[in-house]
Amino acid sequence: MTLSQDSKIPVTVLTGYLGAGKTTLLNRILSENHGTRYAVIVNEFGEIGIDNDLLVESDEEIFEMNNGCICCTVRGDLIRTVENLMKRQGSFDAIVVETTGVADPAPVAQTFFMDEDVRAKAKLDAVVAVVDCRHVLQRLADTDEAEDQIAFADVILLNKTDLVTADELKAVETRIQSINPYAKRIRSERCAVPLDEVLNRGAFDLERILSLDPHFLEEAEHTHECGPDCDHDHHHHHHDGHDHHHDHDHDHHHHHDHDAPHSVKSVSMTAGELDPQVFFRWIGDMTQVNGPNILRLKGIIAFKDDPQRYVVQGVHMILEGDHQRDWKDGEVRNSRLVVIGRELDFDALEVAFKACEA
Ligand SMILES: Nc1nc2c(ncn2[C@@H]2O[C@H](COP(=O)(O)OP(=O)(O)OP(=O)(O)O)[C@@H](O)[C@H]2O)c(=O)[nH]1
Repeated sequence: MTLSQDSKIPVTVLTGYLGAGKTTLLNRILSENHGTRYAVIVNEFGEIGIDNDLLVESDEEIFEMNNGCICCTVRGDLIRTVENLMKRQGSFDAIVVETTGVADPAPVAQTFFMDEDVRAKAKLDAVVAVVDCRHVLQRLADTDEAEDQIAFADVILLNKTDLVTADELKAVETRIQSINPYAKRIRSERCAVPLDEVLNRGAFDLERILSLDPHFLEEAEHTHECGPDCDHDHHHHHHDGHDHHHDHDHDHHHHHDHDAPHSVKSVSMTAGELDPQVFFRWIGDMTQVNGPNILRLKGIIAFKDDPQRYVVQGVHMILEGDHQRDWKDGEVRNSRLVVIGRELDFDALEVAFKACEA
């Protein structure tokens, strides 16, 4: 892959609703032999940090930001992370920022225009949205973020084509085209696409974004960093719900209203070593019953007497699991599970998860 002559570091912002396939794409970027060294910035939703553990081990550098909601807290963090990266110029050629699945990509993209120091050294190359073809129409019906992500994208990966029929795929394509006719659309299964169709595209189209959001370049209110003691005009994000308001919303296209009935909550659970039979029965039944309300589930499980870590993942009723790698010497053999969803009885989930202990 050839990098642009421009000395600014290209930045790819990876978006996509929960479980669409962002990590799958990142793992391709990290493991394929393309001659470009990527620094990867991942944003975690669950507070016990599973995402980083699901990335392949590689020589690339991975920076984790654990602050939940990108809308309020991440900007300052992202600026600092990028600035720190820039001090080590020469050790990588490009940056990929993975955004958390429920975030509006606008504030992340804005970082690369609003902050002088960042703007001097890095340039936004493209916003890439990964779409779960199986669930996207449902997501568009019940959330604003899914639409924002698609509207904002320069490249859209229509992923999970294996889970839909040809007619369903057509319907998805038509809907996505109606939201964003400008983006390049690529169909994929497990994000298997030639990476040079996704990376280093020089595709970010500021004119188009300004037509979507005339205030994209002027939102001074967004440049602040909201800490825990933030006294600005919106509530701080508590990890237990997306219930903050953006009162500075004026006629900003990306309207936020994370309040009920759509409020997304997450729970991060830990337990000791589990009994595989009990666990598989529970998780199978639980996802059958709660599937419609489970946006995302991820876990790293220690089964009793099993030398390998087991990774379990779900989106609604679709559940996948596999051994990942051996537990390392000295690694704590515990089980972690993050569930993100709506209207779930999180206390009952925690009790049931604990009850799977061997
Ligand atoms: N059947 C099928 N499953 C896929 C495909 N792509 C990804 N998956 C699975 O979908 C689940 C979610 O994929 P991830 O790459 O972790 O999704 P993500 O967007 O990073 O998820 P979050 O970071 O939680 O938002 C995993 O179990 C993947 O193995 C695909 O094309 N087909």
